[in-house]
Amino acid sequence: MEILVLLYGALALAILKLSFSWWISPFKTHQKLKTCGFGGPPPSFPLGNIQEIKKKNTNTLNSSSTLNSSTTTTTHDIHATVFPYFSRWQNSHGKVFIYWLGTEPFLYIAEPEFLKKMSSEVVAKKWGKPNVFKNDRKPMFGNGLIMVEGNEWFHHRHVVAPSFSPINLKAMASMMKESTEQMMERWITQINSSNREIDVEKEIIATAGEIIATTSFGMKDQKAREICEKLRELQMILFKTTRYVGVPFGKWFNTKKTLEAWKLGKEIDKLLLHVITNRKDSNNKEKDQKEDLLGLLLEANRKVDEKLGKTLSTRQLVDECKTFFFAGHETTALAISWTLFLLAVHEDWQIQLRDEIREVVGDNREIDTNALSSLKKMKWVMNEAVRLYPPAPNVQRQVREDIKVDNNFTVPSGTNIWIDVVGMHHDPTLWGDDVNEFRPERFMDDVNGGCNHKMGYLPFGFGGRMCVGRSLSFMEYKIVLTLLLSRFSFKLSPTYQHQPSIMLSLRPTHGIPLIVETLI
Ligand code: HEM
Repeated sequence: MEILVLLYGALALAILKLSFSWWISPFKTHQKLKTCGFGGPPPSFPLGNIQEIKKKNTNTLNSSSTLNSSTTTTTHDIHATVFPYFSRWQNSHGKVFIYWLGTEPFLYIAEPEFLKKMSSEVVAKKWGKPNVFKNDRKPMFGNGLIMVEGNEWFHHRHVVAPSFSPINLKAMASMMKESTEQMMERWITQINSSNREIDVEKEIIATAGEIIATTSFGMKDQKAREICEKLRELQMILFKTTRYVGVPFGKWFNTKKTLEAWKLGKEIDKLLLHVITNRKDSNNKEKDQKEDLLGLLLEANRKVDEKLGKTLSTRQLVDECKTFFFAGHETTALAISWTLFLLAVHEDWQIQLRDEIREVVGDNREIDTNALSSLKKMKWVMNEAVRLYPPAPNVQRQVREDIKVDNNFTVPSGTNIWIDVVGMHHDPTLWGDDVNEFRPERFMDDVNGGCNHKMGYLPFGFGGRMCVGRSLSFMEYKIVLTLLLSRFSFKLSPTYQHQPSIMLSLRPTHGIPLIVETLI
């Protein structure tokens, strides 16, 4: 009898707890947001607005033939293609509204002035990351820098950031050059066998994976390859399968994939643990630090230990290494791949960049990293490429303390925030009528590309949580592009289909097949 009472009691408690987190708490947040005047598409329980989000996208962009012609003005207009639901909801609810992922309400923001007013009230360590994503992406990022919060975030950032200083990054230039040259050798062999069509996205993602494995863990051996392959497999499982994030018991709708993701996460942790422990042992013995990110991280961690009496544990270092891989390789690879696509369509810019490279770098086979900063036009092109095709298409936050906006209303603690970077980068009210044209010169005299609001251009996020690896990606971008443009010319292949889509990052659904020729 007593056991039955205990069982019923436990059951009642569990039901109470679940109703609180799935219903009462989100409902209260929603009510508070509604009283502030925010509208949004009506949700249904328990899916929220997921059904509309999952509706098949019928919006296809222009074909390659149109892209090759002079009428390129509308072809980069991708918002309604990659986020059709946000585009529809914007039409009926404006640029700030509420939508639901399962039982989790999100405040959607594509209005930079609202974002500025809201974020000016919050210091970086007071921002959270949506719990629903932290749980879902745990096998991928663990408690690495992207996901940690509060004082713990401050501590991680303090240890990690110095590893990305330009002086430390210089040592990595040769690793980047070596991997790129190997890729170029493969291309030359392929071109010589009369096959000039190369899917540059596939190739560059693989090379960037190798670069990040070498620059992060200093490994070019079988172990590095194994880690990269497992990490990529994990990404496929998490972002290519139909999933119900935010829906109660959603992860069990596809039990097989959930278990596979957990298993892969554990295997990657084990491999990285082995690498880190070995490195720590060899550092103790040899006193020679390697100049890769792990070496720098271990060194910084030791220094912080002396200064603050606090270090990152080996477990935390594993999560940081995983974070570097995921946050670092695909984003940079996509920035390069989308650039090659844009240069293939806008050949005049290909010529301009090649001229600039000749002027700045000359025939020097050893790239001088100091000279890279003189590649001004290349920087405009990169800025424009990540404006039109931002590899990180959104930025997310969770409010950890009530935020007063304009002394007018309050965004309550617990609110999930979804910032639509693609939406803002393609908004004519911010950029003017030429918003969807490729015009790198808009960045000539203005780091914000002439955007009429400084928070309308956010390829690397904003505030204290802005991307820690951006200097690394600028360097990699310039090295890879310099090598490629010095050796090859690029044209769009007739097989190219313009269909950007979201798979965590903004990717070309059908790759980027280009016709590649060697330059004489
Ligand atoms: C073109 C390349 C890249 C793009 C577009 C990009 C974009 C972003 C964005 C949008 C954020 C979120 C910022 C925010 O929440 O405000 C971010 C954060 C981050 N990125 Fe990058 N990233 C790139 C390259 C890299 C590289 C190469 C690394 C490291 C190897 C890296 C590591 C990180 C980390 C660790 C964070 C979390 C920072 C924090 O929360 O303190 N990223 N990145």
